[in-house]
Order: sequence, then structure tokens, then C-alpha cells
Amino acid sequence: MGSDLKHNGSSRELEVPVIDLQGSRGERRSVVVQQIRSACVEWGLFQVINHDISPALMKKMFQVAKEFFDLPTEEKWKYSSSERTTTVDLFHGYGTKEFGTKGALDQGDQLRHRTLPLSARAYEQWPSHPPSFREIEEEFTQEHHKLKEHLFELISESLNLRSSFLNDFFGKDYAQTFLINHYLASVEQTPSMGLQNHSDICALTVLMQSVSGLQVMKDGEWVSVEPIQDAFAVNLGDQFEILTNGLYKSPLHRALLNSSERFSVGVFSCPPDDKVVTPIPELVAEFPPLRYKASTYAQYRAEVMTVPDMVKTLTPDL
Ligand SMILES: O=C(O)CCC(=O)C(=O)O
Ligand SMILES: [Fe+2]
Repeated sequence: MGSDLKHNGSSRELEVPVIDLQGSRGERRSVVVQQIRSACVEWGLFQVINHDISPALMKKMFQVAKEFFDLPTEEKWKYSSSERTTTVDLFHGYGTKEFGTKGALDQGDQLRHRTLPLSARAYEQWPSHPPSFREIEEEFTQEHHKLKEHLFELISESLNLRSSFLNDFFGKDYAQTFLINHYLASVEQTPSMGLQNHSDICALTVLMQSVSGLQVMKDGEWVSVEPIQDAFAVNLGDQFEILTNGLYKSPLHRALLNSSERFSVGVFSCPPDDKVVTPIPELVAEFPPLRYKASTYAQYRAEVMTVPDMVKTLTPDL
């Protein structure tokens, strides 16, 4: 492993912003909106506490994830997508690195579902063991839909746009993806990589981690995103960097293996495939020049998927 992994490769001075959403629908709204703006400009990533998703539900989600990933491998493969992709792509259902490479873990396995729009659900890829898995995933992703609506309102306001701007832009048919990453415990003394450096191609990722491992690049250094009890890490993806003409960052991040088994559960919000994503004119007028070209989300994804490495591919291209 590279020398940058020594001592976790992380800086001790920098601390990822933690934003308390308590009162963000009322008296603390303007404070929270300002904190979100700073975090998105400086980091593209922050943690949220008091976000209205119940700690009991978060705990249940981790429990059923553990029960599922403890199943024998051949049981888990029953939930893989029937179309095995050998090209660079994101698989759906159960998968590992040998089955679709982009976004796959170096050492571990994953479960990925399209959860919204409802018409995109392939329930045959949702585990029936443990028996409560489906119900909990259903509730968890429904709660995440509500959290996304709230965060999109706050982010819209942080850009001096009307509250409903981003929710309207993504529309009722926006795509929600649910992902469980299951990393094996590290067998080495020094930290080794679980998921390579990348930026997320969607718009917003909300992720909970069972134990530490997530790191974000800030001013050329890797900074650990330490799990906080009942918190979610929120990071912006490439679509927000494009929409904001680069004002808000889609940060480079990675996951290191922990000395124990590790789970992270992420919910991604993305535009519909046919949505044309281009910098918002008001933001281009405020911070010219126009930096990113317009493309549909499907075109963008197709381009990124042709790049075999995980690395962030988005750079200003105008
Ligand atoms: O496991 C983690 O903490 C990070 C996962 C991640 O970045 C992803 O799934 O896109
Ligand atoms: Fe990611």
C-alpha cells in the first residue's frame, strides 16, 4: 500500500463539519442553511445529527444487513442481477468485484437496489432472509426519501434559490439507489484499501457506517469521517458540482478496511436518466464563466463508466 496510508493517511487538524438539523424546519433554519453552504463549498461532505430518521430503524437496518451478509455465499448469489455484467458497470442486486468493477469493493461484497421510482424495483433482488429485510429496507428508504426532500430544500436555500428548486428539478421520478457495502476485516497491520478513491456520480449520498473507514480528501489530505452515534455522512456527487458550476464540490473519498468487519449503508439520489443536467444559470451569472457542459444523466454515467479506474473523472470541461 502507498505511504499515504500510514497512520490512516489522515490529518489530525481538520474536522469534518457536523450539522445539527434540530430546528431546521423552524427557528434554526437560517443558521443550518449557512452551515450547509460553508460545508458544501469547503468540503462537499458533512455529517448530520437529529435528522428525524429513528436510531431504532438505523440499528435494525444494520442488524438485517449483518444477518444477510452472514449467509453462505451461494445463498447471497441468488439475489444477483440475472444479467451479469462483465463490462465496467454498476451491478444491481448482490455482487462482488469479479462481477462488474466500477464501484465494487476491493475486499468484500455488496447489495445494490434501485428503490425509486417504484417502477424500477426488482423485488427478486431483495433478500427474503432475514424475513424482515424487505420491510426494513422499504421503511429505511422511505425515510431517506423524506430526508432527501428536506436536504434538497436546505441546499436550494443555501444557493439562494427558492426552497423547492432542487426537488422540482429532480422531479417525482428521481432515482433513489440503496447500497450496502460489506467490507472484510483487514488482515494487515497497516490500513489497506476497501474502496478506491472516487467521487459519487449521483447528486447526493447519505451514508451510515458501522465502524470507521470513510475518508474524504480535503486540501490535498485524507481526513477520516469518524462515525458519530446515530449520524449520517452526507456527500455531494458530481451532479451537484455540475449544477452549481463548481461552487459546491463532489469530493474525492475512499474507504479503508477496519480491523473488524465493516458495513456502510448508503442511499443515493440521482436525476432521472433523461434529465439534462447543466449549471444553473443564476449561479453561472454569479460566478462566471460556465464551467461544465450539459449532458443527460444517462450520458454522463455512460461516459464515466468507460473509465476503468474509480478516480474522480469530473473536471470543468468548458
Ligand atoms: O463505505 C464507505 O464508507 C464509503 C462508500 C462509498 O463511498 C460508496 O459506496 O460510494
Ligand atoms: Fe462513494
